Amino acid sequence: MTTLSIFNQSQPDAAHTVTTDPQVISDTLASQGVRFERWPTRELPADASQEQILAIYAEEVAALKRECGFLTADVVSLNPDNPQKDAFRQKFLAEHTHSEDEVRFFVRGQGLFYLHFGGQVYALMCQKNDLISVPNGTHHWFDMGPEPEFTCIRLFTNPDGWVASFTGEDIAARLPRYEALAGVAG
Ligand SMILES: CSCCC(=O)/C(O)=C/O
Ligand SMILES: [Fe+2]
Ligand code: NI
Repeated sequence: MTTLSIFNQSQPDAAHTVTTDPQVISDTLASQGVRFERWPTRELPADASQEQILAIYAEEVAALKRECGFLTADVVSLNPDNPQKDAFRQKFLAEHTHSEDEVRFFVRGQGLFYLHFGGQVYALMCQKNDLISVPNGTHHWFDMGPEPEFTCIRLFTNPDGWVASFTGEDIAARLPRYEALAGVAG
């Protein structure tokens, strides 16, 4: 179940608010300029390539490009048997920003986004069907967990794709990781 846990950055051990209500999640995040929506998904072949996935979701990708000005899209897909899963997990674990809006559409599995602003950290355990935006310049990080299982479509205005600027803050190390919050999400 999609779950939003909100932490005060000065008390990072325990969330002060937890909700699984999609409308509350959407309203809470919208008040911070973050888009959260639930979009329909389709069946994917187990061994679908990036090209096949982008073809299956061509309509959605085209709509997001039209609406938001994105130029390119790619797919990140991880399974627990990936020999590089630890390196992939590490890649997104430190707080960073992008100089463009980050839009991610989960078409399989789950993953945990942390958004950091206003002295709070919003930890959103995203599930299949979830579309989330992380506005340009927002401090954030992502935890796919030790046994990653997800497929996510990513949209970019930067033709180079994923480019991150790391903040150097240690906030990500002070928040509970995926293992702790996956239990909360159920
Ligand atoms: C969920 S897709 C991989 C993570 C990613 O692209 C990103 O920018 C995380 O902050
Ligand atoms: Fe990011
Ligand atoms: Ni920060």
